[in-house]
Amino acid sequence: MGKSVVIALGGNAILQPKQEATYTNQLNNVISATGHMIEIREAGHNIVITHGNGPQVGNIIVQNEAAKNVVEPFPIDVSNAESQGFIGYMLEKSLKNHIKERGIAANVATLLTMVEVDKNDQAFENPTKPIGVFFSEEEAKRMEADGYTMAEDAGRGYRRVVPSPEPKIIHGIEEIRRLIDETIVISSGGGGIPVYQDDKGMLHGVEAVIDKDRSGLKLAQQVNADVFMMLTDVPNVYINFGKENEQKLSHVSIEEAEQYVAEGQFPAGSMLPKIQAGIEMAKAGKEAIICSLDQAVDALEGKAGTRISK
Ligand SMILES: Nc1ncnc2c1ncn2[C@@H]1O[C@H](COP(=O)(O)OP(=O)(O)O)[C@@H](O)[C@H]1O
Ligand SMILES: NC(=O)OP(=O)(O)O
Repeated sequence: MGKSVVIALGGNAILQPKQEATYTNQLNNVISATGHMIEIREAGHNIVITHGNGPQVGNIIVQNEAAKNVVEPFPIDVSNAESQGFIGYMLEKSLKNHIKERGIAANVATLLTMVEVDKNDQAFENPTKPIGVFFSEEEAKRMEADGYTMAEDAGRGYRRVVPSPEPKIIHGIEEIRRLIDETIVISSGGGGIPVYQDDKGMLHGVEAVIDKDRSGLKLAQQVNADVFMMLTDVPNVYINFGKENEQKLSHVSIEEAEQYVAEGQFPAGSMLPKIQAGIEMAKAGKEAIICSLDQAVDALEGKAGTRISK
């Protein structure tokens, strides 16, 4: 009997920081990533897929702003929905093509997913989620003067940051649970379209980008996954990342992970939410894996990546 695996594909794995933001580059990365996901499925594991959207939602916002004299820009919740649509389309199309080529039996369904947040979440006062492309310090200063909130992102340059509230409720979770034995479900993309419920139970969109590692953890918990696998653009988690004494981590216990978090080894908005999600999985007796998309199969077999477990 295989494992039940929730796979989160990072937005920075779909569009790597050094790549030009073309559709073709993103599609090629998705074709490659989905090939590895299908190998995991062929090895007998049950997979549920989610994905990030940081670079993509940022670029949609830039497109909106560039055309603002012609079409009024849409709010960020709508840009999240657009990114879920186009990334879900790339994933579903690529998965179906791999399935056809390999002659295996599997269905795929992409669900547009709203995720509820608390409209009074402190995150609205303190934007931390990096989106879009990277800028130099000088460019970031100019953008700050134009009213944008900018932050340094893990030594890679400066990016725009937006609020990232905690995911509370995944809409459609019952339907996801019903589908996953038969179908590869793609859900909660970009952390989910952020909405809140008012006093009368009415849903409204909010201007935020939910962290997909936090939503992915919730998804993994709610479908009772054995493994939460976060595919990103680095092969491992490191301590002293980017420094001369950088050290690769292969297995991390709960205690070690908590110690590294306390030391400030992981920045908010990139590696910290992955590690925090990993700690939660490990505390529930499950495991989390952080690795690059081309090493997903090896990582599941314990031969690559960073594993967090008891
Ligand atoms: N300690 C660390 N070990 C590995 N990567 C780290 C660490 N700290 C920060 N990072 C950064 O985290 C990035 C992955 O997080 P993120 O950009 O949010 O990816 P994704 O969009 O794929 O989820 C890496 O590209 C790396 O630059
Ligand atoms: N929404 C989100 O967390 O996207 P990334 O994984 O691309 O940062």
